[in-house]
Amino acid sequence: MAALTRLSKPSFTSLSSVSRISRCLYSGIAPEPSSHGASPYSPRLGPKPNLSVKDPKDRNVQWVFLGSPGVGKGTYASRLSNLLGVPHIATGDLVREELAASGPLSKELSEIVNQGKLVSDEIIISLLSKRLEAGGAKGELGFILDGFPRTIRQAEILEGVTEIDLVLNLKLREDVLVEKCLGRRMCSQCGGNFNVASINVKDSNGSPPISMAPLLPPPHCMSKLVTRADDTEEVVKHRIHVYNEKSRPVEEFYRSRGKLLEFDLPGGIPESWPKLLEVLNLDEYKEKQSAAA
Ligand SMILES: Nc1ncnc2c1ncn2[C@@H]1O[C@H](COP(=O)(O)OP(=O)(O)O)[C@@H](O)[C@H]1O
Repeated sequence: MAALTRLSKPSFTSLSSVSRISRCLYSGIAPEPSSHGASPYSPRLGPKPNLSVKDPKDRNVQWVFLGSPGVGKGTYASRLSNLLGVPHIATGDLVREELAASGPLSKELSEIVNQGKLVSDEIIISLLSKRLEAGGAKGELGFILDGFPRTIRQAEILEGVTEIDLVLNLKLREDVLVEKCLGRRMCSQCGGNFNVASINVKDSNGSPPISMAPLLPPPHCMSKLVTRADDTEEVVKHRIHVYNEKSRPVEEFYRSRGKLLEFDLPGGIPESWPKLLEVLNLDEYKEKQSAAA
């Protein structure tokens, strides 16, 4: 548990405090890049939020997942959220929920998302704030954020209001990312996520060969599978380009703060999940949990 203990250190701030990011954003004041190790709060953000510091025993993880579209952030963030008992909050899901609700933002959002562009920081922060506030009201502690922050500005705002313990950067070769996105399917009834792509690529340009078996749905989901509107080849390639341009710098933001843990996926879930638990020092945690069950 060494890594987990190391990562679970001080200054926990409550989930609801994160929702103050909207106030910071709407105040129109860009947070100063904070000096590493110093208090992440910048006086330029206005009055310091009244952050409630939790007793370490009440503390739960505050992790961020980074990685290109199709890398598997959702899959592994969701598994870890079940294992650790923290909410998995994917901003892409919040955007899709907003789209499905056909509210006032839907038309604007669908145009942006279907072109593979990023939603504005204002909209994404507002959706995330609402989600965090609702979770805070239910007593949620900790989080695994997936798909946020995606820009340096989002990272600075998050850093201005709460402490992130660990940023997990999932990595996979680009040709595989495209294939994986094109193979993604969701069951329109149960919401389960699957992948029909069977990946088997040789080594090329220094990248090792990689195989990933499809993650097929059970027979009763087969006829209800849908594909995301933004998972077409053209849009996926554009999303990867946008990731490289806007989100890649976020990796360096956290690397320079000593929070980035790089993880090269060695294959599909059966190969990658145990290795991921091992690098997170969670293999023991998983064994204890299954023994108690
Ligand atoms: N943090 C964010 N900032 C801006 N736009 C976002 C953010 N998170 C999600 N989105 C929007 O939602 C879309 C889907 O996000 P997501 O499900 O995370 O997809 P991906 O497979 O590209 O990682 C993105 O292409 C973008 O338009």
